[in-house]
Amino acid sequence: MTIQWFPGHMAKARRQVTEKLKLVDIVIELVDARIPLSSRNPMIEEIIGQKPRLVLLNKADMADPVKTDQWITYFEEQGIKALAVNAQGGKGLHSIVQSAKDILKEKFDRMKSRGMRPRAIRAMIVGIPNVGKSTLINRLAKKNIAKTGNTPGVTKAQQWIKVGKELELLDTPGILWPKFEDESVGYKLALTGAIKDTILNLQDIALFGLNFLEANYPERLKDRYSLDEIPEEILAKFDAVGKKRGCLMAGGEVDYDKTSEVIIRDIRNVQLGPMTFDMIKELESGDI
Ligand SMILES: Nc1nc2c(ncn2[C@@H]2O[C@H](COP(=O)(O)OP(=O)(O)OP(=O)(O)O)[C@@H](O)[C@H]2O)c(=O)[nH]1
Repeated sequence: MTIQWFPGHMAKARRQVTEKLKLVDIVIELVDARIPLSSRNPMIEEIIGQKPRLVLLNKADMADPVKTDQWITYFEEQGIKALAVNAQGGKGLHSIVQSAKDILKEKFDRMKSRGMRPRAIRAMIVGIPNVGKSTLINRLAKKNIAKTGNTPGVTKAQQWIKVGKELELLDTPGILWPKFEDESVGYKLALTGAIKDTILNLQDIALFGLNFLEANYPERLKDRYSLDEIPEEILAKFDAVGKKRGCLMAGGEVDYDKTSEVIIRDIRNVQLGPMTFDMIKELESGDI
C-alpha cells in the first residue's frame, strides 16, 4: 500500500489511533529490526502517551542479530519491553502474550482485587507502513477472528482477534506516518522498502547503501560483487559494481540507474546478508 502523507492524512491517522487507544490495555508498536529508530513514527511518544507498550522488532530474520540484541537492551534501558520477532516465519511470537501479561500485571491484579471478573488483555498494533502489521495480525489470528458487538464510544464495530485465551487484538492496525525530516533516515527507509524509491533519488539511495556497506560490511560488499578492493572514488565504485553485474548501456558504458537498482534490490532482498542500518553509536553522537 502506498500512502502519500499530507498533514491531513497524518491528523486523521493520529485521530484513528487515539480513538482506538481507549479500547485497549496495551499498544504493540511494530518497528523494523533493521532500523529500530528510523522506522518509528516521529510522534509516537506523544500519540501513545501513558498507555503501556510492547515494542516488537519485526523482520529480525533480516537484521544483524548482535545489533538486534543491542537494540533490545536500548529499549529496555528506556523502560520499554522489546522483543525480536519474525512475523513472516512465526518466530518469537509465543513471547508476546507473556510479555503483555508481565507489563500489565499490576493493572490486572488491581482489577482482580476490586472484584472485577478476569478478562483477556486487549491490544492494538501500530506502526509505519510495511513493517509487517498485517503479516503479524494474520499470523496471530489463525482462524480466531471473533466479531464482537458494538463497543461503546466507537461508531464502527471493532473486530477482535483472539490470540489464545489471554489476548484479544484489534483486527485493524494503526498505520502511522514515517519520519521525513532527516535524509539518512529517508535512505534507510528506502533501502528497507518502507518508502518507495521514487520519493528519493535512486542513485543517492544506492550511494548511501554502498557507503554503508563499505563502512560496516566491506567483506560482504567485496564478495557479492567479486571485488578485490573497493575503489575509493564514487564513480569507480559504481563502475566496478555495474561492470560485474552487466549493467551496461548500448555503448558499453555503465548504466548508473540500473546499477543503483541492482544495489538497492540486493540490499532489500538480503543478498548481502542480514544487516542493521541504525547504530547505537550514531544515536550517541546525535546522528539519528
Ligand atoms: N523477512 C520478513 N518479511 C516480513 C516479515 N514480516 C512481514 N514481512 C514482509 O514485509 C512486507 C510488508 O508486510 P505487511 O504485513 O504488508 O506490512 P504492513 O505493516 O501491514 O504494511 P501496510 O499495510 O503498508 O501498513 C510483506 O512483503 C511481508 O511478507 C518478517 O518478519 N520477515
